[in-house]
Amino acid sequence: MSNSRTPLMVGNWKLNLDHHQAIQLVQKLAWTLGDAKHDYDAVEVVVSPSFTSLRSVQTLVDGDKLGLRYAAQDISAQEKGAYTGEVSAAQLSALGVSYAIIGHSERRQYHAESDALVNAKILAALGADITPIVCVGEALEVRQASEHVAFTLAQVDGALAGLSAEQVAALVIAYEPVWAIGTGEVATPEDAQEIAEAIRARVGELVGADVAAGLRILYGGSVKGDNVAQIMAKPDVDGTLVGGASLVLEQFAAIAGFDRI
Ligand SMILES: O=C(CO)COP(=O)(O)O
Repeated sequence: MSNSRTPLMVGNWKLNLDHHQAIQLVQKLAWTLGDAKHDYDAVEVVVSPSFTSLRSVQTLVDGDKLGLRYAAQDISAQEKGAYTGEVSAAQLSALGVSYAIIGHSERRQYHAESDALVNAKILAALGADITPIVCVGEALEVRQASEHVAFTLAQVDGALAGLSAEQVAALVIAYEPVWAIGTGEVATPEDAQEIAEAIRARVGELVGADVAAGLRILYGGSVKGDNVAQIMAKPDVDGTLVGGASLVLEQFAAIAGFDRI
């Protein structure tokens, strides 16, 4: 990691844990990382619980002055009004949310989220000073057809359409190949690097080399304590977006402390 991009480790808890369990996991994670003398400025650590747990996590993080941050798993593109079930950027901001995961492949797949909607959600998050974690990545058929780079870059183009350099500088991109999510099939570090490098180059074309050089690009898909270091060793990979292993204390603590392994 010969760059100034602070590594970012994000635990996406998906549809798991109620707010009691969320409090427990955050407490234990904070204790474990505290024992390991984790430097949160050196490696940022973020958990992303369900909406129903965010208030509890906020109370804990604020009350105990914890170094970890928390993210929403989604955000509404709408500001307010008759949008039943939606949660707005302003509401999340009021809960001290630092990041929002946007355009996760599960939302694209099960909720038909388009690049245009992802783009609108990014703008909503940025408007409330919430950092978007914009997810892109190809399905297995696309990779098998060797179209993974073009496919993923088209998602980047769609997500970032119309954004200024300043706006792009304020977000994070996560490359999550769909075939590696929850399958135990981790992309090789070379696969992750190939796409991360291509994303950085495309962002450079879109908004300039300076913004591209500072952009944090995460890899997600079956990241565990025992493969994180190899992935993080790649020059264009600046962090990980972790599903299953983020629910297991020892695993996520090891991922957060990848540089101590
Ligand atoms: O989708 C993911 C994180 O957003 C990855 O999930 P897994 O780590 O369970 O493969």
